[in-house]
Amino acid sequence: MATETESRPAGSPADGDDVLLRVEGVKVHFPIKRGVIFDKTVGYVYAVDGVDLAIRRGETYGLVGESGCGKSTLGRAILKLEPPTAGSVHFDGVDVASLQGEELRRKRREMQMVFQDPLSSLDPRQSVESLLLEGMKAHGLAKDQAAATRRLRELLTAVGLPAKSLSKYPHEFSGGQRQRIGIARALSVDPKLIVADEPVSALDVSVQAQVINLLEELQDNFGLTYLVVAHDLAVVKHISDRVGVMYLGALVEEAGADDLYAAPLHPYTRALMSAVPVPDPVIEDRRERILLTGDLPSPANPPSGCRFHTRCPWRQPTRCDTDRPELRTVQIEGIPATHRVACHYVEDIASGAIAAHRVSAKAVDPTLVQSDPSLDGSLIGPSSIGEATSADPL
Ligand SMILES: Nc1ncnc2c1ncn2[C@@H]1O[C@H](COP(=O)(O)OP(=O)(O)OP(=O)(O)O)[C@@H](O)[C@H]1O
Repeated sequence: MATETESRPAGSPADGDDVLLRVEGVKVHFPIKRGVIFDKTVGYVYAVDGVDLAIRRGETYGLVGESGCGKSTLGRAILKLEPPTAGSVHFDGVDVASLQGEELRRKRREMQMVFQDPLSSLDPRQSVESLLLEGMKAHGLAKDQAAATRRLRELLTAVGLPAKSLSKYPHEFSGGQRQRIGIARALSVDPKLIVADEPVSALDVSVQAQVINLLEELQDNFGLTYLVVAHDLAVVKHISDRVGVMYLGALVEEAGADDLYAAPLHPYTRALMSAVPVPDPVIEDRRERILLTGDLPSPANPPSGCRFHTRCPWRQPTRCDTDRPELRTVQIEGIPATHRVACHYVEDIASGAIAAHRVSAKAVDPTLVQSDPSLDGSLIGPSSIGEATSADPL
């Protein structure tokens, strides 16, 4: 995680960087089955549909996007809990897909997951001691009883719980404490990578910061690398060195956290950020909001071309409807070359050469998002980066 005193590179890893995780072209398509015995595949849910990303050792990568965009599925595919339909995942130089049986089990020890809801991920019939020992035993890390007991106490201290917690059961703890147990369980097998799937979204706001701070502290103490999946932009901003924004199974923007929040460039990211309320009522009144029309399309029937074109206020005829844009480095003055965006027209949108279409706040049919003067609309998106930054509420 980036701190003010220590800053890590904001861009994608370059040759020679110490990359712990490299994901290339990963797709996860779930078959939709029909028939009396569900024997016919009638289509697919394109949950993850071509994701490339790389995470350096010790880095925190935040993955953000609306519910259903495929964040969790991507996290699970990285750990091979969900076998990818296509693409590759290299962890510490090893192709995870090539691993089977014992080899896969040993590699899995190094990649652990922290879940959103600690109560449902912790067996209520097991004491904390038993929960923490389970993984250690499975990986042969609890053969020496005295050393294992010592390790359990160290783990509890590391996550800020008293040693007497060992004999207690999950229901005896608060939500924040239970998440600490979930984190201790992930740590118990000495992982290198932790995939944290919405690690604080089930917690009270007052407790969220404590758990986020704990994750940061543990990263420094144990040299961990994080992939943090979250829909909360503020959480992701706080914790991440770099951020990837997902929409309908693919990354639409990726940049260093500070760069992304200072100048969100993809129309979807701009809309997401403009939707976050600002505590200052004066700024809140004045700032521009980009309202998206239409619902999130179904990942079982994603739009052609740019997946976002059905909701995009800057949609241009034909190309956006037919050509899928690649995640590419943008050519905009003042924007670092490490900032990547999947939009054909990002430069023109940033310069104001293409203005946002006027759309009615009532327009729900995404095909209505056109430059139609008869649509007397209340919303216009910002037409330059300067304006967009005024919408940075975080
Ligand atoms: N096992 C599965 N079988 C079929 N479809 C699935 C399965 N798991 C997830 N999906 C679908 O894949 C899409 C992506 O789901 P995923 O949970 O990865 O999204 P998400 O961005 O993590 O959302 P959330 O924040 O709500 O968990 C959704 O449409 C979901 O319904």
